[in-house]
Amino acid sequence: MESASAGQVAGSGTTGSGAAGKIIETRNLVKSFGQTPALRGATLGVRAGEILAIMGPSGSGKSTLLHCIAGILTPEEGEVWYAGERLDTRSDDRRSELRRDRFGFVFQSGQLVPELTAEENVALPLLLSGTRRGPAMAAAREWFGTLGLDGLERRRSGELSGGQAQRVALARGLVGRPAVLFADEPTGSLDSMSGELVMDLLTAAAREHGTTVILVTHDARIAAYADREVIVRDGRVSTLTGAEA
Ligand SMILES: Nc1ncnc2c1ncn2[C@@H]1O[C@H](COP(=O)(O)OP(=O)(O)OP(=O)(O)O)[C@@H](O)[C@H]1O
Repeated sequence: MESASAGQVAGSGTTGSGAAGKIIETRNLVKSFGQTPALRGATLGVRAGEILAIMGPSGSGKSTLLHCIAGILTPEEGEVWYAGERLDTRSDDRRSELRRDRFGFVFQSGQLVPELTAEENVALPLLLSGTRRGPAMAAAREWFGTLGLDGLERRRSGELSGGQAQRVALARGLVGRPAVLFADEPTGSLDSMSGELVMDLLTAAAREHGTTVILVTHDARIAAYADREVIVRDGRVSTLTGAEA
């Protein structure tokens, strides 16, 4: 990997999910918040279709890394590549477009829009990317059976259990058939049984659709669902054996 440019490596995965190459590559990312360093040279490659768990102590830079990869934050130094395209130097508009069209997001609970029904919450990414209401709602409803949510389509988030709400959030993350699903502590507020159910559903859906998943978690039982784990410590990424990730 060291001898090839990030563009060449990332470019080998341009066809997206299922390709043998890396769909995502970060090189030496540096990012600070004021005086607080969050990333200090974070290098990571993710293969298309891989389910990757990012672990590490609190405050080590996991969420910052996830946000840099997803184009939500831009690093001060280093490079982010997605499917052969250098992302960190692209315009805000281009990064928003990728987030809307190619990426899905599932974050810790509490992120459903309370005024909307469960099915409207799931349809939201499609509505925002211009799909008409009818087809968007139909696509949203398909996920309810898959995720064991039948009958809850019209409920608002306040009328759902934590586990149900998190499955609705998962459906929302997957409804646009994203190439990459970013999940930051997706089971953070759930008891272990609900957390394992969400992970069973997440990994099954991702494998069925060839979705690449980047999952931040503190929980080793949740990380065990991934194909591979990396550790973030002091703003750098390593594997369990200490090698570069
Ligand atoms: N918006 C922000 N403003 C100021 N400091 C921030 C901000 N976001 C992160 N930091 C700091 O950057 C460092 C890395 O934070 P980050 O959230 O990436 O860590 P983390 O590993 O995801 O932590 P946790 O596991 O607790 O969620 C921490 O010192 C944190 O306090």
